[in-house]
Amino acid sequence: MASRPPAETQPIVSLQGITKSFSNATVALKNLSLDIGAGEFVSLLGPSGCGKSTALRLIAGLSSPTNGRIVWPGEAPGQGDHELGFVFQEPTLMPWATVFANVHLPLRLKGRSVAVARDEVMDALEMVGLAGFADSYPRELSGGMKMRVSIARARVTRPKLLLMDEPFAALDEITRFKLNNDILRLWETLGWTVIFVTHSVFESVYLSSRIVVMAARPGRVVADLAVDAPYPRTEEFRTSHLYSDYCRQASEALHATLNEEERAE
Ligand SMILES: Nc1ncnc2c1ncn2[C@@H]1O[C@H](COP(=O)(O)OP(=O)(O)OP(=O)(O)O)[C@@H](O)[C@H]1O
Repeated sequence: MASRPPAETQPIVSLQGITKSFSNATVALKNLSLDIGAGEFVSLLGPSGCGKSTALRLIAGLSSPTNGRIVWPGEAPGQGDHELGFVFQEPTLMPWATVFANVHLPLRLKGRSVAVARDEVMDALEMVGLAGFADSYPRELSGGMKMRVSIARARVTRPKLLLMDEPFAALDEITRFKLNNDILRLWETLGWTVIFVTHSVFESVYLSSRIVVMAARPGRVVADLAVDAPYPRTEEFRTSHLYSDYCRQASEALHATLNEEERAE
């Protein structure tokens, strides 16, 4: 497997020797070091329980490492105001509020009224193709549309870094492929950095510029694979030899971790 060369640019975030243990003695992550370069689309790929969500939660500041540190090199020390967006597996929309109000929420929490924020909210909805549904309620939308609202809500604060925790896992395959293309288009247009958690080898290869393969018990990185296939990626890429080559490489790395686990049991 090709190893990814060190990032040439300063990382947007650097995880340095991170260990995370829980009070029940589970070691969710052990000595994890990972630099995420600005503009990368990085997938964290691994079996259930390898600490993918824990890593995202630590980066988001929703939990603290037991050991090690998370550094944001582009920021002045102590600034602590790294703007990031988080998209979860469930769209987590407020059912009683319109699509507009759901997307407005992060700006409202920053004290921006509807009048001030209207253009930004509509812009975010436009980007996900839902400008015509601003006055609809979540119950009136399909699963894919709800997820697009969730992406618009993450986008509305214009974060540099987008964290996505298995966002498309609950969707049917056609919708999932469509959202894969939507998220790539947004990533390419907006210059985002994305960290994307998935169980799917196929999804990780289609989307990523880099795949970090993780193993469980304890959670750790076992392979770091650069996916040197050009963007924009299209359905043609899904059926190419290059795509199947990368799928095979990622799959082998993943299965090596599973075999190791079986031997340990
Ligand atoms: N709050 C917690 N308390 C105790 N153990 C936890 C807690 N959160 C996670 N864990 C454990 O830490 C390990 C890593 O969990 P995590 O959710 O990060 O894995 P994951 O790779 O995202 O799994 P999945 O793909 O199933 O979502 C698991 O063994 C999990 O049971």
